[in-house]
Amino acid sequence: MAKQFFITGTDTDAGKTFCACVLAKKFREAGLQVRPYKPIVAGFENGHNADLDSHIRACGLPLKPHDITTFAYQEAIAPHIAAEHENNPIDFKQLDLDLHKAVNSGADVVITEGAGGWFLPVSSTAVLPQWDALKKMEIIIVVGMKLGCLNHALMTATLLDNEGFRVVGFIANTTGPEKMPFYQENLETLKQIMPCPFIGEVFYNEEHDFSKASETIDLSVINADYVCY
Ligand SMILES: Nc1ncnc2c1ncn2[C@@H]1O[C@H](COP(=O)(O)OP(=O)(O)OP(=O)(O)O)[C@@H](O)[C@H]1O
Ligand SMILES: C[C@H](N)[C@H](N)CCCCCC(=O)O
Ligand SMILES: [Mg+2]
Repeated sequence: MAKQFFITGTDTDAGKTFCACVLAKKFREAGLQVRPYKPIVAGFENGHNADLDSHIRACGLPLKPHDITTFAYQEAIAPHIAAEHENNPIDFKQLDLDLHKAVNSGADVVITEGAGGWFLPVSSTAVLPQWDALKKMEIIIVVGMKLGCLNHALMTATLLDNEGFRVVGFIANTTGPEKMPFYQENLETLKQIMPCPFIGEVFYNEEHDFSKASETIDLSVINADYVCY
């Protein structure tokens, strides 16, 4: 059975997909097969969604976009609103079925990516963290390095800790060509205040190509089981 990671972030556009793809590349370089899963996705252009396309490229498996998602909405808006527009309500049981397929697909690692930040509404009364499956996943927080990220990162990590989720670390990701002012000081602050280990940095790649991005990700921080063999 695959080891399961869940990628959350400090916000939408923090770089969850980009960093998940960088992680997939690192796992594959270590000889592991990676299966991506994006349970809920919103925003298609000409039949394509960038997150799904990136995940498929990163894992190198012959998968189609709809093999790796369950609730796919056309409009790039909050998914629960799209769900209402498109009359296709999000249902955790459906997520369980598709996650189960991914976990039992023969892959060593399943990387599930959330949408938006941690508290993604999935209806007017529920949020994604109420999906029980998340309790079995090792959670990685992608911090989009910009002014305001300290609060968002600390809120996310503290909340998850308090709710009994297994946060295994955070990644510091730079999404734009300019590093935030006082980047190094902010990173040091994160290392000091976050209640979880630092996995590494992902730097901005001007081609927006995760396969060429430079990074300092240390898989041994999150991957202790696998380092053994
Ligand atoms: N390190 C990076 N270098 C270059 N581009 C990046 C980097 N990180 C993120 N980006 C770009 O920033 C945008 C947002 O990143 P990404 O799609 O990974 O965010 P996300 O957190 O997955 O958002 P969502 O909530 O929509 O899933 C994308 O265009 C992506 O290519
Ligand atoms: C469409 C977009 N790219 C994301 N996939 C969805 C972001 C949802 C954010 C919901 C919110 O917290 O306001
Ligand atoms: Mg994404």
